[in-house]
Amino acid sequence: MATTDNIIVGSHVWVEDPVLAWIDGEVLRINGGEVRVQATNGKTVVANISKVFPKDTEAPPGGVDDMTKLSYLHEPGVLHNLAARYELNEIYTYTGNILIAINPFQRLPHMYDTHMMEQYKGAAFGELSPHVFAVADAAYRQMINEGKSNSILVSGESGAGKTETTKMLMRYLAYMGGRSGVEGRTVEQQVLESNPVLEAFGNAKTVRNNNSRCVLVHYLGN
Ligand SMILES: Nc1ncnc2c1ncn2[C@@H]1O[C@H](COP(=O)(O)OP(=O)(O)OP(=O)(O)O)[C@@H](O)[C@H]1O
Repeated sequence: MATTDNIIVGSHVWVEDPVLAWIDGEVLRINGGEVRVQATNGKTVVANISKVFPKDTEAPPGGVDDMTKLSYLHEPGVLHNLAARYELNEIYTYTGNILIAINPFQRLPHMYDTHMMEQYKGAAFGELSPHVFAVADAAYRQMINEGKSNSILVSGESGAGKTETTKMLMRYLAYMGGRSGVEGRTVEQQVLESNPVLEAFGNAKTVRNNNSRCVLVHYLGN
């Protein structure tokens, strides 16, 4: 819902656009429930005030790494922040302790190498840039500290990147769990090779779809 109280003539706002989803602009006039907006792309748009959202003019151009830092947590604010980060190849963003991943549609090997895993090992959650390894590390640490099994839910539309994300979670957990090899293969390799079997049986149903992934972090005692 838009906070209509914040919208006055001269306000910087977001307004819906049939092609770009949201465009930003400045309020020229308010007439009853209708707002006329001069968009920065040159268009003049008239919209119902309930569909016009205030824009945070002080947000950093590169976005924020945790959406709880945004002044307005509405749809255009969230999408704009994710888009600004994606432009800079920052595919991960937190919303509190939830990680949002945007599919990069390109290989980013430097993001997932051993050096990166070492960086996130034991680092306090939120201390480093948002990353899937930070989530895996938090789940792993909690399992060790509380002596209880844990789980990580990976949810999203088809093609969003659930399988890739789950693979990275498993890679990190296998890396943390031990490196002793059997028949020349490391635990990490063996766990990743089991992924197709887990995919066949391990998908989790959520209210969003039937095809979420759940990574279980089992506590097997000391
Ligand atoms: N983190 C990533 N790094 C590089 N490529 C990625 C990443 N995430 C997704 N992709 C690319 O997007 C494609 C689709 O992702 P993925 O198979 O993980 O989607 P999915 O959510 O599991 O889809 P479905 O629900 O249909 O199985 C991958 O094959 C890969 O090319």
